Amino acid sequence: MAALPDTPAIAVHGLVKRYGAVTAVEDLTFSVPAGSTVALLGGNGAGKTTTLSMLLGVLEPTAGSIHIFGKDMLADRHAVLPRMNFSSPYVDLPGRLTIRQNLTIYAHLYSLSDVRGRIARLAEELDIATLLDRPTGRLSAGQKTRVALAKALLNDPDLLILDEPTASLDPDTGDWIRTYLEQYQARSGATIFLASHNMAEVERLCDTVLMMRNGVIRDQGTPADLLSRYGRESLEEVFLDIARDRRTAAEVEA
Ligand SMILES: Nc1ncnc2c1ncn2[C@@H]1O[C@H](COP(=O)(O)OP(=O)(O)OP(=O)(O)O)[C@@H](O)[C@H]1O
Repeated sequence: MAALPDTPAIAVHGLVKRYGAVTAVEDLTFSVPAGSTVALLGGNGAGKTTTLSMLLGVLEPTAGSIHIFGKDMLADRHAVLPRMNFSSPYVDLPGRLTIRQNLTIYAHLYSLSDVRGRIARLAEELDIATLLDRPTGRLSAGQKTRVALAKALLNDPDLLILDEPTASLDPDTGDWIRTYLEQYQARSGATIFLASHNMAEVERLCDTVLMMRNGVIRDQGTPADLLSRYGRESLEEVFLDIARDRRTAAEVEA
């Protein structure tokens, strides 16, 4: 049965992940409306990658539930995986294969028709057409990011999960990727859920920000809400307030 129009893209309830004695994620509850762009922010070790890995079904939660477009990810992930994709600078595609070979393998995994046409269109859009026959292991960071994004968009996902989409990119390439993502979201209506350390990126792209610390969501809201709640001019200052456990402007006045 198709999901209802107001079914959230992601609904997480009471999510916990423990690695032995380490609690990486503790009782997370949040939801991401379909068609929105939402950021998960937090310092190193806050639990972002662990959360993304559970959303993608590659890491089993210790407790809690995850629904993607209304489907139970833990019980029925094969029903939703075809509608999702992800990109991370920390997950490399096989380096000895050419970009074309890698993209072709992934296109077949998603049972796409017209694989050549799809790869050609994405290669054009992402400016990697001249690189397609190069080994994937011999690319610059910017080229690698564009290739990873092409892989992530092969199946035209309704939910795109991005781990630090512009990590280690120069400002010009980072801006190119952000513009591409903005335009992609506007034309496809896809939901984008991203983890980032780049506050300017989050202010520009995201409708809502989830601020995570020590495995817990400490605060959330639109970038404008958070700025006003903490009485700050930039999201970076809000991030530092939350990372250092400072109080909101209202709490300071009380
Ligand atoms: N496989 C693992 N075994 C044990 N502990 C782990 C494992 N993976 C992550 N952790 C721990 O879980 C916590 C959250 O880690 P996670 O990688 O999710 O954080 P993060 O927010 O993505 O950090 P960063 O911004 O540095 O990538 C950390 O304390 C980390 O040391």
